[in-house]
Amino acid sequence: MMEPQDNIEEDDTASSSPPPRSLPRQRVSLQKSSVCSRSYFMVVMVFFHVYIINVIALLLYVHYNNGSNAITANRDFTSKDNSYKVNGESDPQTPADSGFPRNMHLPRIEGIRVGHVQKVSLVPGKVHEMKTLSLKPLLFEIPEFLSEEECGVVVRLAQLKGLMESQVMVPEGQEELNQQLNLSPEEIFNFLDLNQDGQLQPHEILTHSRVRDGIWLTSENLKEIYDGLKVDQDGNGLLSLEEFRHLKSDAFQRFLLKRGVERSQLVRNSRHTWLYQGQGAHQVLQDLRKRVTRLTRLPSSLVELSEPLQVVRYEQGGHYHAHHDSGPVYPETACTHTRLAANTTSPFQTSCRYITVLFYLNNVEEGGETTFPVADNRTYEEASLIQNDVDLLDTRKHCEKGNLRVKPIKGTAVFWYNYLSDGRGWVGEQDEYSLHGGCVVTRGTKWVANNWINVDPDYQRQARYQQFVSQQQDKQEQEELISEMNSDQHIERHQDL
Ligand SMILES: O=C(O)CCC(=O)C(=O)O
Ligand SMILES: [Fe+2]
Repeated sequence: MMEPQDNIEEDDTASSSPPPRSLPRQRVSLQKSSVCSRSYFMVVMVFFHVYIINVIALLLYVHYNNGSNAITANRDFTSKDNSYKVNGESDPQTPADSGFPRNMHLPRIEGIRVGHVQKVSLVPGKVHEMKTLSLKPLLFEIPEFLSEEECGVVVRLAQLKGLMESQVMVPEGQEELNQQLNLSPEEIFNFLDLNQDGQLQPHEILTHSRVRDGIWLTSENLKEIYDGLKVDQDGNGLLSLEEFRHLKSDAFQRFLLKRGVERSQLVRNSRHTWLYQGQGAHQVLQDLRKRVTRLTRLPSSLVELSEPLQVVRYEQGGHYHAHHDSGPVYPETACTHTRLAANTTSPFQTSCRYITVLFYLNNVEEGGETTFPVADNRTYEEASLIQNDVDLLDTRKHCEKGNLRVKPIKGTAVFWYNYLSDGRGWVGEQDEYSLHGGCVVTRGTKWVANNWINVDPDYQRQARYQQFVSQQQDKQEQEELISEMNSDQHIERHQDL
């Protein structure tokens, strides 16, 4: 450290003092060159050592990384036959394998064009036909996906388990919630004013109230409320900030509750239950999940870690107004299924249902179609969905005005992607065109089941989640093994006695 400084000092004096005599000058220059070469040598040596250490560290890193990847590679997801291939035994010393290769790509089935039929092999000895129903969303129909008997088993299992109301009546305490959030009327107004034109159009109020309260307000209801609360003083059907200020945030809700809300006025009027499909479940349920894996060509680990089967029953008069099965994803949105493995808590949550597979479990006498109101529309404009005379989201009134309706036929499955691709083989933005609903059942009952495949649009979060689950499973397996060994010992000891 000192040597270069000495050199600098020498250089400085050299420039400011008279030229020295030759001998000392020679000595000085000799000294200078030896100092210089020694420091040069030291620097080179240090650099060389650091370089060697870096190279060794890099080699070790690559070696160990390849080592743990070896297991992953053994369970490589091959896009050719789109199934996991377990080629070898994993090394018991290596950390738990989540079955989640790096850079995994999600295969997406091509629709080609509406009406295109492709043959698919889902069960031994049978070929199914898969027809493209729309490209926006990417939607397919597969007749005879389930046999008559299988449909019967699923319905009976659901009945055995018991069904609950899909939607409970009006959640209360919105006023309290607003107080907690401490929002001013101006802030709430701005939040509701989607197009920011300084006025609240009926569709802005309706959309919000439907999502928040689960009550399916119609334009007529809204007029009735405005009159009842004397809120729209100029009678133009729009709410200004001034008019809005006179309202309490739960005024609509209170008005409706006083007047009474019927089941038919809810967003959803059905009952449902959940059926586990993993190991130990009824064989039909396990088979169904395997078939879904083959159909969607997704890695089995993704399908296995998704939600259980949801079985739904609509009575006569039942419906489900148009909705998206999964919401839009913003950077701060968390997925319900990977929440446990995520490092952060987020107030925004959605179920991240990449794919919906919907099964029809019976023939409905009349009504009960699944509607896709904007399928293959040229554009998607939320505001134009709710017009005064036609509300395309309303499956009790305007199902026949939607672009596409699927008739429920026992054993048929339909499936669609709720998200687009991100162009790199993973989940991208929400596909708004996947809007759909269950038309009112005008005669008879309707039984359907949903298999949702959950994928986190954040690849790393999905990978961490799978790693986390596989570690838990390993732990559980180890514990089971230990307890088995203990009981074996117990038996042996017993036998010894
Ligand atoms: O009943 C239908 O046809 C559609 C059901 C549905 O969209 C759902 O359960 O999310
Ligand atoms: Fe749905």
